[in-house]
Amino acid sequence: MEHNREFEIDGNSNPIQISRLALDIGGSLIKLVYFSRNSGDDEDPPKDKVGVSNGVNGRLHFAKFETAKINDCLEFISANKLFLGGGFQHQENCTNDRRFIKATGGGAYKFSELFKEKLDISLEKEDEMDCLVMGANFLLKAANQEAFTYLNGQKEFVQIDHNDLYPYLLVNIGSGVSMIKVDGDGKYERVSGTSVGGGTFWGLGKLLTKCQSFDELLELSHQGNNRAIDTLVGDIYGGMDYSKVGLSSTTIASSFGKAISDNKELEDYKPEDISRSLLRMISNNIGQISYLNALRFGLKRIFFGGFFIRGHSYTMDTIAVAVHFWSKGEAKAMFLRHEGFLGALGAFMSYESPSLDNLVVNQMVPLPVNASLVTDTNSDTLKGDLNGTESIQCSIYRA
Ligand SMILES: Nc1ncnc2c1ncn2[C@@H]1O[C@H](COP(=O)(O)OP(=O)(O)O)[C@@H](O)[C@H]1O
Ligand SMILES: CC(C)(COP(=O)(O)O)[C@@H](O)C(=O)NCCC(=O)O
Repeated sequence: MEHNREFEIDGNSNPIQISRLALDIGGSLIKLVYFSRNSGDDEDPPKDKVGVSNGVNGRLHFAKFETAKINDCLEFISANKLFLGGGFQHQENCTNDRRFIKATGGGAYKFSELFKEKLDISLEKEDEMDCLVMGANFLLKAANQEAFTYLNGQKEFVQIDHNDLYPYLLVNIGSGVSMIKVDGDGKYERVSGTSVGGGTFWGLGKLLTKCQSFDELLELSHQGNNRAIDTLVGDIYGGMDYSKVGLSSTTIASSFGKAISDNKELEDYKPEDISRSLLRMISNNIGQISYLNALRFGLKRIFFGGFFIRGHSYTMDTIAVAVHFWSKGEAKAMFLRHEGFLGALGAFMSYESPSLDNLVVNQMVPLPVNASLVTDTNSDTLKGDLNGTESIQCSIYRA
């Protein structure tokens, strides 16, 4: 991570015009979404024959920082003047001498003073669940190729019928996990949650493997074999299935079960096996709880978001298999391409003027942003996944 340098965006040293920035400051990561108008666009949005504005073309940018490195995020915002609100709407974020940006997540409360002190910005707080739902609904309706299933290593995009989107279960796997039954725009109920989430994988994984980064831990899991540490049904049943209740010999009977029976110390286990068992245990558990909640409310579609997923094949496969297995194929696990940015997008949409009901995503073209952010070294993430340093072409139309 480079400090003390002017960040350049889109490889252009001229400052780009940012008209809107929103933040989601979570327990682990800070997510930023901001809009930049295309260079060469007029100051005022083009108008059609009857003088109605046709909108402004530009890009929605996505970036993320570790919450523990919030100072890097502040520097990024400051260096790129992301809060100025020039371009599309003059000074839209600067009212009555008060600069504000929309922010959601617990950090919007926790770091409110820090933003005021360091950047003289007030954080206008938006509710986290409102934002998650707003972001998810927007993406499912507006973005092409947003939701996909993942089974047997195959990713398949799902066509969303706008008239048949609700109800669905939104499972956001961040530091912790929230499960939200969504019935419409702004109509939802947080029906469950679990503290065994992304923070658990990263936290326990760090303690048990000494990995220094989340990506390293995820990378390790590729090479691991969970059988070295998990007790399988076959380990208990002398290599046989327990077929009477439908358990095959290869089903995990007890995650990390071998760690007690082997009389071994932590050092005797390979970090890659630990990482794999941990990832599987947590993903499986979330998949199962999600299914049970879907069952509670008769929901067939479950959308998974949050940065725990990271477009990682083993994670998605485990969750999808768990949902498929427990629901006997009745319920479907779907993943979102903008997985970790739902809350930040929701906060972005909550600016009142101009209405972002008219934000139109034109293309899903990832474009690298030359800013030094959280590094994404995980080679297993899906190609074309929006992992935090990309942007998409879109237009904002005035309401
Ligand atoms: N670079 C990273 N650093 C830390 N955690 C990461 C990283 N990438 C993915 N993660 C995972 O994502 C989780 C955070 O997901 P996120 O949706 O941003 O939630 P939160 O809002 O709680 O920060 C972490 O707990 C971890 O499991
Ligand atoms: C408290 C939270 C909403 C915060 O969101 P996060 O920063 O984890 O994305 C989330 O961590 C959560 O839902 N935890 C699970 C709490 C529970 O239902 O037991």
